[in-house]
Amino acid sequence: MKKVGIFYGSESGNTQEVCKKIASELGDSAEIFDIAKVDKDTILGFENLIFASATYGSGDLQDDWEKALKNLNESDFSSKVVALVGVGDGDSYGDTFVESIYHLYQVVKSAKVVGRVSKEGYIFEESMAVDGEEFLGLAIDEENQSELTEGRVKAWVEQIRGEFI
Ligand SMILES: Cc1cc2nc3c(=O)[nH]c(=O)nc-3n(C[C@H](O)[C@H](O)[C@H](O)COP(=O)(O)O)c2cc1C
Repeated sequence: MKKVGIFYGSESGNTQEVCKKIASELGDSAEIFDIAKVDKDTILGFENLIFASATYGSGDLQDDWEKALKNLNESDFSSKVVALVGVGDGDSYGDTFVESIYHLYQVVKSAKVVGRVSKEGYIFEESMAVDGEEFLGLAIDEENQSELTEGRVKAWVEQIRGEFI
């Protein structure tokens, strides 16, 4: 398997911590970057990508991702495998839960997007990040279900590992 580039946008550290866990599960094949500190060429240099963003505003991306996407919007992801992670709060923001995943998906949908997760077990009302019975990526709720994060990360990494190039 080629290297996996993990790119995160995080305001108060939760998404960063989740990505560190993902990187540690993936082992030597993973490299982790703060999206605020990388350029487009670094991102597009990877064939295997994990994009992770906290959710802010009303179902929006974390600010650094908003800025990064201005450069990435026209990019061709069709040769890439991409997995998405959204971090949010399903209690206080139950009608826009982890919608960061939805916005990332819009940018990379020409890629082979992997790592959908069943919505079962999450506490929320609605989310544009859900398609059918599944989130379009890994949803994490550190505010209300932090005790489930480690298990969710482990199961998800096992699920996506074999999908990478
Ligand atoms: C002003 C504000 C707006 C938020 N909006 C949403 C939202 O729309 N949907 C959601 O799921 N979480 C929302 N959240 C919750 C954060 O995504 C959550 O606290 C997350 O763990 C923060 O991750 P970070 O530490 O990586 O920045 C919001 C939090 C704040 C403070």
